[in-house]
Amino acid sequence: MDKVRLGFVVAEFNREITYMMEKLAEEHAEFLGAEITHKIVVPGTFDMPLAVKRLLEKEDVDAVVTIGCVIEGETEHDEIVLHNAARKMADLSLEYNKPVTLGVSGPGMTRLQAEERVEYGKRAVESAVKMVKRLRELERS
Ligand SMILES: Nc1c(NC[C@H](O)[C@H](O)[C@H](O)CO)[nH]c(=O)[nH]c1=O
Ligand SMILES: CC(=O)[C@@H](O)COP(=O)(O)O
Repeated sequence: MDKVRLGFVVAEFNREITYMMEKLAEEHAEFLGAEITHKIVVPGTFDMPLAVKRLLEKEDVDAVVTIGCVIEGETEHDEIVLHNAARKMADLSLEYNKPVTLGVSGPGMTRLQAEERVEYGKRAVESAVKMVKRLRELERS
């Protein structure tokens, strides 16, 4: 069976945390036998949708994994950042008929809570691989 080919979109905002998330996600992709064919680092989670779209357009991308960390500040800006990005990325998944999985932690999250959730990226890889394989099975049925 063909390898699952993943595109990664990684936010560099809170890089000390997203770096750990990214490495755990990469390790899990290797463990599952998936291939990361493309990776793009974006400034922050709100900037992800356009990068997700460009990866979805590529022939050698079966699914896109997003990795980021949205930590609360003094305002509700974190809600704006994540809610809008997440909604748009879910829309893009339907538009391109390919899985886009959410490995972005938050909102309403403290830095300590973010550090406790560095496996969100790994979880997004797990979901992406399962979705690609199960959709392939559905196509064959
Ligand atoms: N506060 C966080 C952000 N904010 C930045 C935005 O994502 C974006 O880069 C900016 O609005 C320019 O378009 N991003 C995160 O990923 N995490 C945060 O905690
Ligand atoms: C989620 C963020 O962009 C965060 O840095 C916003 O902080 P603040 O709510 O204090 O402006």
